[in-house]
Amino acid sequence: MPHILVDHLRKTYRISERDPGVMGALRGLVQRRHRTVEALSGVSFSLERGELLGFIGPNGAGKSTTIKILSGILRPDGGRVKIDGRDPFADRERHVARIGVVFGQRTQLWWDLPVGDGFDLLRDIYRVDPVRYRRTRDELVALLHLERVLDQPVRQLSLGQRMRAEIAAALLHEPDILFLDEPTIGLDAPSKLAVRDFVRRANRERGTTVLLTTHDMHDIEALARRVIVIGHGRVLADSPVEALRAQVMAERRLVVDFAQDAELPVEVAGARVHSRDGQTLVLDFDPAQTAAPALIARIAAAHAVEDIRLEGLAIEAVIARFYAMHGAAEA
Ligand SMILES: Nc1ncnc2c1ncn2[C@@H]1O[C@H](COP(=O)(O)OP(=O)(O)OP(=O)(O)O)[C@@H](O)[C@H]1O
Repeated sequence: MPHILVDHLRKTYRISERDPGVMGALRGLVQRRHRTVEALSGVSFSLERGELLGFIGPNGAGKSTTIKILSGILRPDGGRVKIDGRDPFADRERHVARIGVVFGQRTQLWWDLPVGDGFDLLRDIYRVDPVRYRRTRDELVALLHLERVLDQPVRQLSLGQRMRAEIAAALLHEPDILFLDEPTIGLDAPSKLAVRDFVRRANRERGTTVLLTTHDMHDIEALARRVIVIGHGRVLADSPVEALRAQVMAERRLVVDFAQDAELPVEVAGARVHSRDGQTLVLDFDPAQTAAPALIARIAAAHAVEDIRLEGLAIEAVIARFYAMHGAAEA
C-alpha cells in the first residue's frame, strides 16, 4: 500500500448567507439561507514513502482543504484517505504523532512564549523521549539557524525567523511526513532559500515524505520532481515537472538581436514572429517541425546578427498556460 492514499476525496462547505442591511440581518435571524461550496470533487492520488510532491493550483482550488483532511483536522464528506494504513480523522491521536504540519499563514507556536519554551511544550505534548528530543532540537536549531531566537517570544520574531521556528516545531517529534502549506509565503529571498534547502535535506537525508503547496514556482522548480495540479476541486494533472512543461509547451522561443543597421525580416520561414522591439525579434517555433540549429543557421546566414538565444519557458508561464487550457481560473 502507498504511504499516502487519497481516493475520490470529496468535501463540501456550507456557508450561511444573509441579505445585506439591517433588514437582511433581522431576516437572517429567523430564516437562514445556505449555500454550498464544493471544495473537493473527487480528488485521487497516492504517494510513496520519501516522495516530495508539489501540490499546486490557483486560489480556491482546494489545496488547503486537502492538507487539512490529510492532517486529520477536517473530516471528508466522501472518499477515503489512508496514511500508513490509518484514517487521519478517525485515528487522529496516532496520526498526528507521525506527521508534521506547517501552515504559512498560521502559527502553531505560542505567541507570548519564547521559542525554546514552545519547543519544550511540544516535547511534552508529543511525549518525545527527552534524550531524543534534545538531540533533534539541537540539530534543528543548528540547521535552521535558530540559536539567537530561542529566548525570544514568538511575537517578536520576523516572518522569516518565525517560519524557520515553525518548521523546527513541526519536526521536533521526528515525523515521517511533512505537510507544508505555503511555507515560503511572504519570506525574503534568503529565508526562502534557507527553507527550501532545509526541506530538500529533510526529504533526501531523512527520507521524510513531503507534500508542499505553494504559489511560488521557484519552490516547485527547486524541490519537486512530481507535481499535482488541482483546479475546481479536481486533479488536472499528476506528472513530472518536465512532462508538464513539455505537454503545455510545444513551442520554443528564439530571441534574435540584429546588428544596429540591419533591417529586420518581416517573416522567418519555420517560425512565427511573436514580437519585435528595436533591433530584437522574438520568434516562436515548434521544434518537431523546425530544428533549432537549422533555424539559427538560416537567420545568421541571411542577416547581420549580434546575438541569438534560445529561451525555455519559465515554470510560471507553463502553469499559467496550463490553467488557461483547463479553464482553471481562480475559484
Ligand atoms: N471554512 C470554510 N468555509 C467555507 N468555505 C471554505 C472554507 N474553507 C475553504 N472554503 C472554500 O473552499 C474552496 C477551496 O478552498 P481551499 O482553501 O482549499 O483552496 P486553496 O487551493 O488552498 O486556495 P488558496 O491558494 O487561496 O489558499 C474555496 O472556494 C474556498 O472559498
